[in-house]
Parts: sequence; C-alpha cells; structure tokens
Amino acid sequence: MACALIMAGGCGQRLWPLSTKTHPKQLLSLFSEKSMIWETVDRIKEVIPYERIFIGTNALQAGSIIEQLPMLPQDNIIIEPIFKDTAAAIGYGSLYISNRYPHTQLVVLPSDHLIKDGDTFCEVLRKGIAEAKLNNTIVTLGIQPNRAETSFGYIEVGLEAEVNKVWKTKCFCEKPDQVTANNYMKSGRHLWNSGMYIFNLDDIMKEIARYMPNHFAILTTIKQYIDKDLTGIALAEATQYLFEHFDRISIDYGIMEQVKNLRVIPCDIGWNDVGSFNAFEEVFDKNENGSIICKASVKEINAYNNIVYLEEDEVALIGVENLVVVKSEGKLLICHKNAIQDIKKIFQ
Ligand SMILES: Nc1nc2c(ncn2[C@@H]2O[C@H](COP(=O)(O)OP(=O)(O)O[C@H]3O[C@H](CO)[C@@H](O)[C@H](O)[C@@H]3O)[C@@H](O)[C@H]2O)c(=O)[nH]1
Repeated sequence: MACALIMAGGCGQRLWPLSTKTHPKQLLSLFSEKSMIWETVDRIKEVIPYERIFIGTNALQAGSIIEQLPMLPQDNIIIEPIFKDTAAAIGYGSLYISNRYPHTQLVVLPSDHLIKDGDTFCEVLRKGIAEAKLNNTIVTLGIQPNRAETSFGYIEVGLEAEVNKVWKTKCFCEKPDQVTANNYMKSGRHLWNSGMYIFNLDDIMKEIARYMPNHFAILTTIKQYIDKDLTGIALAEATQYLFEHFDRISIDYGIMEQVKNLRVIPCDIGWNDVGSFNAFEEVFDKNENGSIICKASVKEINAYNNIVYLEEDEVALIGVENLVVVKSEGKLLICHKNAIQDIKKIFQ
C-alpha cells in the first residue's frame, strides 16, 4: 500500500492578507468548513489510510496543522528546520517515510489545491500508484491548460493523449517565459503540471543521487538521525546544520526537468491551484455586476467586476471597477486586478 506526503511549507504569498506566514493558504477554509489541508487529507483517505499520510511542513505551521488534523499520528508531521523548497523537502520526507514503510510508493501532493471531482481523482491516484510500482516510473497528473500561464510547469505529450490513461512524456519545462508559454498553449500537445507526483521511494532516491548529488550527500548524512527514530522538533534541531547546506531549488527544476522516465496521466478533476485572487474568478460565482462577493454584504452602485472578501456587515462600492478588496485579521488589501501579481512583494 502507498503512502502520501502532503507538502505544506509554502505560504501562498499572492493571497495576502488571507494567507500569511503563520496562517498560510493551506490552513484557510475557502471552499467549505474544512481547511484546504484537511480537504486534501479527506480526499485521499479512501486510497491511503491516515497512518500512511505524512505532512511536510515547518515549525511555524506544525502546531496549527496538528490541531487541524488530529486524525493523523503526531509523528507523521515532518518538520523541516529551514525552508529549502521542494527538492529538499521531498528528499527528506521520502527518507523519513522509507524508515517506516520501506520500498513502497509515495504520492506527493500540494496541501493547498482545489479538486472538485474527488472520485475521479482517487481513480487517477490508484492508476498512478499501479504504474509507478509496475514500471518504476515517476507519474504526474496533467491538466488541460486554458491560458498561457507562466507560473506552472508544462509537460509535452503526443496529440493523442486521452484522459485518465498513462502517457510517456516528451519534455518537462518548469515555469516557461511568456513567449514559450504562448507557444505551448497553441501546440495542443502541452499539459500543465499539477505539482502532484507518484513514484517508488527507492526510485526517487536514485534520481536524486543521479541529478542532485549535493542533495543526496546531505540526505545520506541526515539518514543517521532518521534511523535513530528522532521525530518532530527534535529531528529538526538535529538536522538543522545539515539543512543549511541544501541549495534552495524545487523538485520540478532539480529532478522533473531531467528525468527520462516521467509519465503523465491527463485528467479532468476540477483542479485549481488557487494561486492568486485571479483564481477566485474561476471557482466562485459572479453576481449580476460581474463581481465576486465573499462573506460580506456589499452594496454596489456603478461598481463592476470587483472581488470582495470582507467580514464587515455593511460595505459599499461606488463607481469602482476591477478592484480586489480583502480584509483579514486587521490587514486590508485594496489592489487593482492588473496588479495582483505584485501582492507577493508584501512578503519581501
Ligand atoms: N514542506 C514543504 N513544502 C513546500 C516547500 N516549498 C513549497 N512547498 C509546498 O509545495 C507545494 C508547491 O509549492 P509551490 O512553491 O506553491 O509551487 P509552485 O510555484 O506553485 O509550482 C509547482 O506547482 C505548480 C502547480 O500549482 C506546477 O505547475 C509547478 O510545476 C510546480 O510543481 C505547496 O503546497 C507548498 O506549500 C518546502 O520547502 N517545504
């Protein structure tokens, strides 16, 4: 039976002020009463039981995650001592999980994505796990693109790639420039990478050794602490001096752009990475003025196409268009929709 590693180290910078370093996107309840990380755990529990679901995070977020996910054993919360991006986090998580469940398959999932069709998603996961086990491949889930987005990875497949089947990939390109993304969009042969990966634990360590030898050397030294069955903060403290030496790089650049055995399952699962307030336009209904109003009761006079997320009782928008107005925990954002990409600068 496979294990899962849910990645919860990021802070959803483009959703400030809803998302902050201490209360990041994955802990927000945007689409139901449950937080996005809780939804992620819930969605896969038919395929992977709680005792095999692990969370990769940091000390800042670990307490809230343990509170939100009491169904997971506390030792399944893996605390990274320093933020070093997903290559280090997935290598570390893979070592940790191998110590308990050696030679199995690992499903790596982001903690902060929306997936509307959970049943199809579980079917695709089962298919991906079987593929990785049988053929020693790395499997990712591909999404049909609807715009030339530059903040995603792209996977090239053949034109014939039908949904819910496993396909060989021709190339993987992480976050292309705008001209390249436009060409990919036009080609009809490129899918978005959803950032979900399925592989054998043994295979990912071989790929890290081949393509990221510095990471592999550090992980080999870290293993001695994992073998001593250290967990939680104690493990993070023991390995901090080693983490300092990891280059800060994602698994997408470090491994996925290099590997020869990458496979993709094109799927239609109602996926959205909710990366910025733009995503609200795709996942929430608009009112008659073209605006999206969450939580507040808003009166609009000659106001159109705004995104409003406020908890105040009375709000009026007059003569304004294409604004994002969001207030949370005493922090207020007023931003033009054209400037949404700059919200992440608040974190710098
Ligand atoms: N534990 C841990 N988690 C991390 C870390 N860095 C990021 N994460 C988590 O890993 C997931 C993906 O990280 P992002 O940093 O948000 O990735 P991205 O820029 O959006 O790009 C990835 O996802 C896209 C789809 O949303 C892909 O298209 C792209 O290729 C790539 O895989 C998120 O759930 C984030 O919380 C880390 O150092 N540690």
